[in-house]
Amino acid sequence: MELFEQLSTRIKGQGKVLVFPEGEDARIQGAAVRLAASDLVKPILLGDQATIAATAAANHFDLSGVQVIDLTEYPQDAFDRMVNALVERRNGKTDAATAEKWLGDVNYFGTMMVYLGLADGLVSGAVHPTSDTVRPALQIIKTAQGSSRISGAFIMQRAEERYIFADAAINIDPDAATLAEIAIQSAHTAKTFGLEPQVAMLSFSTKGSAKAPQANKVIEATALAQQAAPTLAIDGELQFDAAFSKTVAAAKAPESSVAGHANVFVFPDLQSGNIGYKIAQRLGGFEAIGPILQGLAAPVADLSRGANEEDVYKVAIITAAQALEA
Ligand SMILES: CC(C)(COP(=O)(O)OP(=O)(O)OC[C@H]1O[C@@H](n2cnc3c(N)ncnc32)[C@H](O)[C@@H]1OP(=O)(O)O)[C@@H](O)C(=O)NCCC(=O)NCCS
Ligand SMILES: CC(=O)OP(=O)(O)O
Repeated sequence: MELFEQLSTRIKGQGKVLVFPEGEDARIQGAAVRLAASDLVKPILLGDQATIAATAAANHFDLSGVQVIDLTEYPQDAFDRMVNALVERRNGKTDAATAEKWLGDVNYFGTMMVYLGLADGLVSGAVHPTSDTVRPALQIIKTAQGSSRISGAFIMQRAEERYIFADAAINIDPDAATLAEIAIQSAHTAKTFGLEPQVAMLSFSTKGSAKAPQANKVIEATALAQQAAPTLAIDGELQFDAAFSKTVAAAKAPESSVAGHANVFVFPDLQSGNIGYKIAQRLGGFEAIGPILQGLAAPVADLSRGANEEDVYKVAIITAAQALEA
């Protein structure tokens, strides 16, 4: 069975509630209507009631199975409770005035809904940049037990091929320890989505072919990841061709157990990760599903602003599946 059929079967009828802060957007509405109609998710759209209704009418969407929350009409006592809960959660870092201001923003409001258990997960980022989507989750939901950082992975799919690319979304210049954590998180993500992980720690160097601090960081990260997760197949440093192609692996890294058949690609920094996934998507014809945020205590998905309705639909299915596992 294809990945999304499997995930859809898993979440169907489970009543997982997802909040979509960008409820005024037609791509979000189209996906929400489909998710509700097929009983995969109970969607909540945030936004201005009139704008949401106008967008739905213009696109002939029937929003009858979808809950809409207009922040300006949210009951004052419930809003005040949310402000207090946010101040308490921030533990001295955020005062009531700031919390009140934050909660006027749909991403903060939606994130608090997840934190308070009013929703099981959040899907945003079709309109907002990653920083605005993710920051509330970092500040409020925070990392899961056992994780010190979050990171962002993509499932890259083309026909029967499926790979994980990470970190393509969050950590701008990770140090070796962070890179090791990203590798382990990505291996777990691969398992969740049906892959037996073979993790390649990518570089411009293969097994010492280049000498540079950037390559040394990847060598150190590989050692740390192998130490922390000795049962996982993780190797580096590898160039992409050595990680991917059996022929090149035989020439460049004949001793490596991962080279030549890697399916989880860990990029050394965000420049390479974000550029790399977009090249595979736009030139290579891969569908890029994500970024899936790894290491958060509750599921939050940050879409690309280039996402279409189908991307929103699929990312929501993944987020609901993560919520089911949580
Ligand atoms: C993710 C990102 C927004 C966080 O940046 P930031 O808000 O400036 O981060 P700050 O250092 O101010 O930290 C804010 C909070 O998030 C936490 N945080 C930041 N990065 C984190 C990470 N990777 N994992 C876990 N927590 C993190 C901090 O600990 C802090 O928590 P606190 O307020 O409770 O103390 C930033 O790293 C970023 O912009 N990354 C690139 C995103 C991007 O543009 N990607 C490309 C498109 S997908
Ligand atoms: C993941 C990503 O690159 O997001 P955006 O395209 O919105 O910057």
